Amino acid sequence: MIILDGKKTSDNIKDEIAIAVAKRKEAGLKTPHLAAIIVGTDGASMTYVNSKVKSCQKVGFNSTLIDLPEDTTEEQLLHEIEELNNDKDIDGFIVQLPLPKQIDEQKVLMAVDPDKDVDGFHPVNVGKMTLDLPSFLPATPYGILELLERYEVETSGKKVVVIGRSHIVGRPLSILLSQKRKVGNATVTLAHSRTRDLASITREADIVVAALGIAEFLTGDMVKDGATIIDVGITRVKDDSKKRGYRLAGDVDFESVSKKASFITPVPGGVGPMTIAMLLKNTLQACENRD
Ligand SMILES: Nc1nc(=O)c2c([nH]1)NC[C@@H]1CN(c3ccc(C(=O)N[C@@H](CCC(=O)O)C(=O)O)cc3)C=[N+]21
Repeated sequence: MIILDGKKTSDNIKDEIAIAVAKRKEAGLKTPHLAAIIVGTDGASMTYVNSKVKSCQKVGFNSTLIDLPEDTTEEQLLHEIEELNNDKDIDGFIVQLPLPKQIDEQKVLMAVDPDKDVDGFHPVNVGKMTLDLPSFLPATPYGILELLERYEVETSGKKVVVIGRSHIVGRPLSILLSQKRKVGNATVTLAHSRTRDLASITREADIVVAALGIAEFLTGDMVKDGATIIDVGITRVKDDSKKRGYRLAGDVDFESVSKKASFITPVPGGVGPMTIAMLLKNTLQACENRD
């Protein structure tokens, strides 16, 4: 059993990005600048946004964090987005999800300039991705492709089962893995909450991606021997023995699944860090696109 080490791989990618940024600076080119808008102070969201800012520092990007109160109106948020769209120094930005209920998420995502949409959530980028055109790939699916590539996990002709049809992970990943691309050419099944007899489907899979958001959902009896397992889940589970008062649980029951898997991502240290690395990669790309 081989651990797909997302922490180590993301560090390698960040090193590569840092070198590219240093070269840009030597050549007198612009320093990439990533901004993030966060509305409210949800604990988990704060953690991710803070680690994005830290990662920017690490690779030599400039970063801006726009922290808006929980009661921000949709109109105010759209105004902030417009400012970032028009700011010549900002190469890319993200609006951290989820948003408070008074704000229409779709409306917000559509307000982001597609050329600065380093999350790849704008319909223009989703459309381009779907049509195999160059676009910003959403960071989590992109990170999973990168991890599979760097560990040389074969996807071509393989049976992949993605569990979860979210717009930011399951749906785009199922599209990407089915495409004619280096990490792709798979036969993809997209399973979801209405899927019947899921275990009989996952047991046939060479690769299972658990992205449904239920802690320790996928168990050893649901996978075949030698399967590759990608765990996208990250749930805070109350645990008083930990100093933070919680532990992080994936969507995979690591204990039972790792006994059967040939490759498996851990939580933490798997897909999460890859997501951040690929967001940086998209931001570097956005910056290069404007040279
Ligand atoms: N517009 C937008 N874009 C996103 O990409 C986005 C978002 N909204 N909303 C929330 C989700 C979640 N997400 C994570 C990023 C990194 C880790 C990560 O690095 N996790 C560490 C552990 C971090 C911890 O200690 O909590 C790990 O898995 O090792 C996790 C989750 C990005 N998201």
